[in-house]
Amino acid sequence: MTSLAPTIKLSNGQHIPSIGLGTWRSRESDAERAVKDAIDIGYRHIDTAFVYENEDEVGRAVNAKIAEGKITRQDIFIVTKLAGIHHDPELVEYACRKSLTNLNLDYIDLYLMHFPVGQIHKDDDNVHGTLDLSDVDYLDTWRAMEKLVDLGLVRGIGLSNFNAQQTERVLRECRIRPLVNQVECHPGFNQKKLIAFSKQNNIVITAYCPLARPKPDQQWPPFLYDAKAKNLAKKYGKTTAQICLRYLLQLGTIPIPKSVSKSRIAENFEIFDFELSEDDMENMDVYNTGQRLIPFSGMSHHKYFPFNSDF
Ligand SMILES: NC(=O)C1=CN([C@@H]2O[C@H](COP(=O)(O)OP(=O)(O)OC[C@H]3O[C@@H](n4cnc5c(N)ncnc54)[C@H](OP(=O)(O)O)[C@@H]3O)[C@@H](O)[C@H]2O)C=CC1
Ligand SMILES: O=C1CO[C@H](CO)[C@@H](O)[C@@H]1O
Repeated sequence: MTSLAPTIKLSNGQHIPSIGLGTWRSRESDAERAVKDAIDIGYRHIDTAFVYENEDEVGRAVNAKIAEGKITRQDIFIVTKLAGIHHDPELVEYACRKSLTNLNLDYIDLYLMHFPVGQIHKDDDNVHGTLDLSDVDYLDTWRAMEKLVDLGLVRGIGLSNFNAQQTERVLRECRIRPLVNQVECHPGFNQKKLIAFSKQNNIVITAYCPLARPKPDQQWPPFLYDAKAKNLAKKYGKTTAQICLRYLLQLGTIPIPKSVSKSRIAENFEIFDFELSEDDMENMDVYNTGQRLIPFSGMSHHKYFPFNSDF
């Protein structure tokens, strides 16, 4: 029997598994194989995005596991994201249907606005857009996303890379509440203020770059490679990556580590059989530098750029 991760109840009653598989830069056969391996290991939450250009591989893997009888559609929680180039309210339903076609699914569990700043739409092949930014108000985009719930194309909607002020503005104006905010979060950038704010507002934080995109050749980040981290890992009989992911879980977030290696996908899932003590949570807090890995600095002049405020 495959053992599964605990789930967290979202404000609309949906249950989201407390760890997901990230897929940014997982391409073609690697992405498909990684998602299949993850499902075999027990993952029931997969994170993709239109701009990752791998929705079709993710969908192929999920549908293969459904056909095999390993899972049913209801067992798995699929997250994908509206691209910046599709923020124009006129394009939102089109973009969502395009993601559904790519995934070969008839609904998405959670559809996130990838970033509060939109980009000019030229064509869909230009998935990353350019730094030609649009001035579409993310509230207008949000209202178009609400209609996707009405149409049954998505079960829930959420945000990504929103700051607290922007989130408050959505909460004030929305008809359908955002369920999660997916943001950069790891011991080096632990987001405690945004986590507290989100908790008060019944929004769950999904932690992206939970391992801070490690560079083993440079023994970086310190919370995976320094002597203190290694000693902590030894104390719990775990790896430093497992300590890091467990820390994020105990902060109340849902980590979505990316891997295409079956052994690391399995390693990252083995975080539900131990608990870090309060002292060791504090030992991990020390790694917080407040430095983002992904500052999206090319957009920093835009009026909806989210990272000019404290949180
Ligand atoms: N909403 C947004 O704007 C963003 C969302 N994301 C989402 O978050 C996910 C995770 O973030 P990501 O940027 O991928 O970074 P991660 O912090 O998940 O790091 C991924 C890297 O870590 C390696 N790795 C995985 N597990 C281990 C392990 N146990 N020990 C050592 N190395 C390991 C992987 O290599 P290998 O594959 O070889 O194992 C890969 O190189 C993304 O894939 C994406 O789904 C990410 C960025 C922005
Ligand atoms: O989700 C994402 C993965 O990371 C990229 C940056 O490296 C982002 O552009 C993108 O939003």
